[in-house]
Amino acid sequence: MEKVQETAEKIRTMEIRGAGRIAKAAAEAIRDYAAGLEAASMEEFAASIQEVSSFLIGTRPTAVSLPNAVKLASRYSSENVEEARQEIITNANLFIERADRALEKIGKIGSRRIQDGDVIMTHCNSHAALSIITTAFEAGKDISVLATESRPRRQGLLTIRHLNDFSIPTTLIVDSAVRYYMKRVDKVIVGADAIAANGALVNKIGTSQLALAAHEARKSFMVAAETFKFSPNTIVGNPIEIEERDSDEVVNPSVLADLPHVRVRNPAFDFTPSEYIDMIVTDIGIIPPAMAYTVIKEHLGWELGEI
Ligand SMILES: O=P(O)(O)OC[C@H]1O[C@H](OP(=O)(O)O)[C@H](O)[C@@H]1O
Repeated sequence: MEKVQETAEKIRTMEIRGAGRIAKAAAEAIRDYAAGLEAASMEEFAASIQEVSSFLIGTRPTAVSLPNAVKLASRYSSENVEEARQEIITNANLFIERADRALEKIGKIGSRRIQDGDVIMTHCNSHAALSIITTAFEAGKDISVLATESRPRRQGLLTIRHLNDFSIPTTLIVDSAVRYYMKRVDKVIVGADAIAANGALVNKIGTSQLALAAHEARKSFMVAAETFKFSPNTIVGNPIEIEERDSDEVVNPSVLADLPHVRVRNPAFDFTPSEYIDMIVTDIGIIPPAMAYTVIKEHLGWELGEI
């Protein structure tokens, strides 16, 4: 349980972050926990796995990749402790391999949409979006990137470092410069924390501003998302919860000490309606947002359970 707690803490504090990375870390935590779990009975085994699953899922509420990963990794059908343990180890490893392969596939598929000379705008730090950009560059396409700072956590700094490592010409801009620069952009590529059954995107706060500005300027808006970023719960009407993080991330508490009438809000994500999304690049191909329901039902193979 100690290792699970360590992983949970790293996810909570964002030492491990990015919807895909969170998912993989959770699958690894479940796998290692199951491998070392001492249980006298199947009931005990099931209760412990259930407890650890809920604990990990509770670390961050928005990225649906987290509950999807935990559910896929912790599946078992056997009523025997040893067999169930092996099933979990196998399923978790399968999930981790699938997640790695998905990033590669998204990179390959999405890079075919990138043309020589393209100026690409990206937001925050998405490994899926970066997979498309770096794959296109490595294929010899002459591209450049405009990367937003992504306040308050400034994950844009991770993005510019990554792009610099690939020698991709990159310009860092503040979030409020997005519309100002949009006329120079050919394509916007962002990642996803969750995609709802109606094709709406949930991603880092500010994403919807990029989408609006791209729509206004008639620029293409692409989302890079593994199929495990689609939200089964939204089919049965459950909304996606937007995580609100500590105000300390926005402003030093000392600034607020003598401002009793001021409060700070810090939502970590926002919604981009499907009509602003041109395509979603997934590991099973490029789809329009209207196909989100089909991905959840047919590809993710999700049971609807109790309605
Ligand atoms: O899975 P990948 O593509 O890496 O990232 C997907 C999304 O996860 C991140 O959330 P956070 O920084 O963990 O809050 C960003 O919103 C990013 O676009």
